Amino acid sequence: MQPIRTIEKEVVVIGSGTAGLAAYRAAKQSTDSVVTVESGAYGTTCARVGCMPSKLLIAAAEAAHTIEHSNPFGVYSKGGVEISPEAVMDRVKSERDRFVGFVLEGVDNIPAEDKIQGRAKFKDSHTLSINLNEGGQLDVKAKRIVIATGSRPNIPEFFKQAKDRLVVNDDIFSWNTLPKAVAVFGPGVIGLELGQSMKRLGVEVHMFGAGGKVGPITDPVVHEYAEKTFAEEFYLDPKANVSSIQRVDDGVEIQFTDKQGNEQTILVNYLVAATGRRTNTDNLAIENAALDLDAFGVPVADPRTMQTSQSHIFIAGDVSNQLPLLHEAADQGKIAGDNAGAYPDIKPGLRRSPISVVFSDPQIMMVGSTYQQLAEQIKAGDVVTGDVSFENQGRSRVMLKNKGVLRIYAEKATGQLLGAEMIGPSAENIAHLLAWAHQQAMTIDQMLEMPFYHPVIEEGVRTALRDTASKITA
Ligand SMILES: Cc1cc2nc3c(=O)[nH]c(=O)nc-3n(C[C@H](O)[C@H](O)[C@H](O)COP(=O)(O)OP(=O)(O)OC[C@H]3O[C@@H](n4cnc5c(N)ncnc54)[C@H](O)[C@@H]3O)c2cc1C
Ligand SMILES: NC(=O)c1ccc[n+]([C@@H]2O[C@H](COP(=O)([O-])OP(=O)(O)OC[C@H]3O[C@@H](n4cnc5c(N)ncnc54)[C@H](O)[C@@H]3O)[C@@H](O)[C@H]2O)c1
Repeated sequence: MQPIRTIEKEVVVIGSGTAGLAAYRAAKQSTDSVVTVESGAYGTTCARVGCMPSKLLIAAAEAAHTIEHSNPFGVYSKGGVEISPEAVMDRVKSERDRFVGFVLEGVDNIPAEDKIQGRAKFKDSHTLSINLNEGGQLDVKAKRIVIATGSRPNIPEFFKQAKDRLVVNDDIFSWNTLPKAVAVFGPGVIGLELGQSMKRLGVEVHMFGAGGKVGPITDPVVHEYAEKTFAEEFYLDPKANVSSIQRVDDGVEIQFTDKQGNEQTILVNYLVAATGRRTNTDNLAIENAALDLDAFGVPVADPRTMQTSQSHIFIAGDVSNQLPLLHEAADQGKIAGDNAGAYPDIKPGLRRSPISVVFSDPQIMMVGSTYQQLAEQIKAGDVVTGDVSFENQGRSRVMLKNKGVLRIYAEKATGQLLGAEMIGPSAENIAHLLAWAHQQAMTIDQMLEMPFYHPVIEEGVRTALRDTASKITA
């Protein structure tokens, strides 16, 4: 047996996704001795199978939906809409490849000696053993380590009955066409975005949840609105009772009790699992790093510095299980990389106000503290809520986008904006307005001093702010 080659580095970054690449670049500012380890394909989850292809599919669905719903404006498309699933998937993939190309250009610019392609595992808290993709093994002794290994779909055992017809987001974005019918399990962020866009592109969609939740929403008023709205468009049971999943000749047969209590059997081409993601910590022999882990086996880390219980090990991105979003992965990667590079000179990095958007229609957004986080204070009257319905909001009605509700949370004693949840028009833009105000620690009165044009959807935000203000002074 050949002896295992060992190299020594100041910093090793495991994973070359968004967080890992940001960590690499940041650490390089302090030391030249940085190496990245990547076991899979370069290009990042976001560009290859995440944010970008999902938004491309949604864009195609929106185009179809707009044409199909133009009649109320007196604009008719004679003969209806013709959707070419092949052309839809062609654009999704070619534009996706363009985005991936930009990431790959960045990776190409990293010197070859800084890149190892292989799967890393901890041998001890300073040593990584790498199974090289080209074959063989390499040990890397590192003074500091950044774990940035991302996450992957979590698939319940039960779904495996669908055998080769069980798919996740990665598979959908490699399709050349669209199927006739799918069952989407998980009405969370991925399920809503992919399920609704497939529906609008002509796929029959049944969506099944467990536990009752729709999207990431925690506010009961917004939640009820969302459930009702999506259920008008496709079969949605957030608390489904599915008794059997079976791979049959033509696809997958699913038996369930519907919301009226009737037994139903459907035949679909694919079962789409969108039931959350699990961190890639289980493939790292993490126990050898002697880190403090939480109940999910994820290293506990300080969100300001991304430092774990081993002072020389940092973590960033989805694998940290803090906020599995793209901009957070980039921020956390920079913080972890800065600190791994400058170690032992550890500094807290920039943390921004929480913001998240679901690109469904209507869109969903959340900013700052959630309703759930504030529930006790709301109950005690220390936090007030103000709201607006978009059903009669001027600009929303003009555009026939008049569906939705916004709820704002503010501290009664100070009037400070604490958070908001919404389903409705232009939620992606309203989320930014509110998140910027939140990060500036603005009060509701200060926000009302800001300009509002006419007629715009933001006038609805003003209505909700006024409602909140009236409860602060009450
Ligand atoms: C369908 C979908 C849609 C999404 N849409 C959005 C959106 O619209 N907006 C948004 O903000 N977020 C979105 N996200 C979330 C976003 O994509 C992630 O938060 C982000 O990509 C995480 O980046 P990361 O660097 O942590 O992980 P990744 O980009 O997954 O990088 C981790 C890397 O580590 C590698 N790796 C794993 N284990 C090892 C090992 N042992 N050794 C070496 N390498 C290893 C992997 O191969 C991978 O390349 C979406 C996600 C999905 C799935
Ligand atoms: N627009 C965006 O920013 C965006 C888009 C997609 C994904 N993401 C990120 O990816 C993460 C993962 O997304 P996700 O949708 O997989 O997770 P999620 O946690 O948002 O949703 C998972 C859903 O699956 C349900 N579920 C769990 N077990 C189930 C079962 N056995 N049967 C049926 N339903 C079940 C849950 O109740 C939940 O509703 C998100 O939390 C988000 O951070 C973000």
